[in-house]
Amino acid sequence: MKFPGRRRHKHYFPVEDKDPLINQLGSDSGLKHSYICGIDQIVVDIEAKVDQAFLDEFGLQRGMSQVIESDITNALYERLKRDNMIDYEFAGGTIGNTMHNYSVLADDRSVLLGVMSENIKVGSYAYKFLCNTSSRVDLNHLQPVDGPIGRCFTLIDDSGERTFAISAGLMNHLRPESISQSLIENASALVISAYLMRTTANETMTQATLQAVHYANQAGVPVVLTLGTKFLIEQDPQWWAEFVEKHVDILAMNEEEGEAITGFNDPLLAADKALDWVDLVICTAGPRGLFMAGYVDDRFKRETEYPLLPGAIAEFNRYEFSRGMRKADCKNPIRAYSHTAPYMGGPDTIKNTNGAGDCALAAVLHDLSANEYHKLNVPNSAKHEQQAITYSSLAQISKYANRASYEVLVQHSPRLSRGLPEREDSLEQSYWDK
Ligand SMILES: Nc1ncnc2c1ncn2[C@@H]1O[C@H](COP(=O)(O)OP(=O)(O)OP(=O)(O)O)[C@@H](O)[C@H]1O
Ligand SMILES: O=c1[nH]cnc2c1ncn2[C@@H]1O[C@H](CO)[C@@H](O)[C@H]1O
Repeated sequence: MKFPGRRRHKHYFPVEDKDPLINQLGSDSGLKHSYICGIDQIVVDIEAKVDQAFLDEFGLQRGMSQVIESDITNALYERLKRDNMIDYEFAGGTIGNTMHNYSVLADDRSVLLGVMSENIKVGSYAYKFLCNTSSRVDLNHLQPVDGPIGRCFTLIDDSGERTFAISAGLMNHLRPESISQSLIENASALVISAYLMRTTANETMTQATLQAVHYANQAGVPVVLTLGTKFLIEQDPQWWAEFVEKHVDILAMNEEEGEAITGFNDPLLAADKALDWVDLVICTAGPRGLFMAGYVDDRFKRETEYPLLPGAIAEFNRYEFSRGMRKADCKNPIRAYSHTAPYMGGPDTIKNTNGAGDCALAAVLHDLSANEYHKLNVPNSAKHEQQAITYSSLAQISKYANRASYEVLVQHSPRLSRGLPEREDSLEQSYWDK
């Protein structure tokens, strides 16, 4: 496990200290390991640049993720091939991307649950998925199926807006009995997306997901839900709000999804509303950066050293130096919020925004699992007198998440090809110092 974010202060994890006890944590031998577990519809992204006329030709709604039938799939694929329009074919899936990026950032194990074709030909989509996934992502628990995985046509227009057309294949055929109870119970977190609830009558993915959520809820393993797309939530916001309140501990969304589920278009107010239901909220806001909201017990709250920010909640970032806690673990829970602008104001040229949010979530998961890892290996550390769910403060985590998203914006794929540098150059360091 690499420790998260850029650490400049001693009170963070002193990985470079010569202390022999602490050094045990540097060498991996004899340490207990934690992992996170995610479920996804296993898909390969097929990316192409298109215009509105192209979307109209295939009856696709701009900006949506929609499932398409086989006749549309075939016509779409033929057309993309004929006109030589395919830019990239790369492993995708919102949770697949998140697990991959988590494993790259943390240099540690994650487990991906879903389906995989049992017979794989070199060069097939299943083959591509496996080749483009970090070796730190444990794929041994995938359920074999007799047929293809899914394909996600990722159609990008001039404004950078993405339209997803999903050809499902057998991606939704994960069965509840394929979910190992002990695997879920021993995970540091179970990560799911709203897409997993979009299934038809003979598809079992939704039941499998609910089974996993049930195991996690029973065992007190945090359930992390990412909302995927606003269109899915808008169909029944009430159902989603109830599901989140009953079963979810950590909610990740962008501002549009935040509005769909809470009714608030201000990301801070949306995050605040979601805090009625969950313990920790991450709300990404594109060029406006990222908001986080969480709970801290009054006696553990820490005041920010940054300027207090105006907003719909006055001076909302006052306690952003606090580590997040479960509300139920707080005697006197208070709400802490943080906002961080994009790393370096965002790159000069954005190559791709696809998956920037997934990568922010991967960084947050890294921080959560680092806390579990530290707790497992140094249980009597003063750090754990506070029963926190995060390793770092909300302010530090959101910087780290923005830093990780930046890396996706400057490359072509939603999946990181390498971890973050151990040391940033001097210009970048000012971001961490602020
Ligand atoms: N145009 C931009 N300029 C600067 N930073 C950006 C821009 N777009 C995204 N980012 C960075 O990426 C992070 C996540 O972006 P965004 O809110 O677009 O995620 P998202 O819509 O959930 O993405 P996805 O669903 O593709 O994963 C932001 O918090 C910000 O740090
Ligand atoms: O229905 C879906 N299920 C799973 N993943 C999806 C779906 N639609 C889009 N994406 C995934 O979202 C990622 C960017 O956030 C893309 O890589 C795409 O594969």
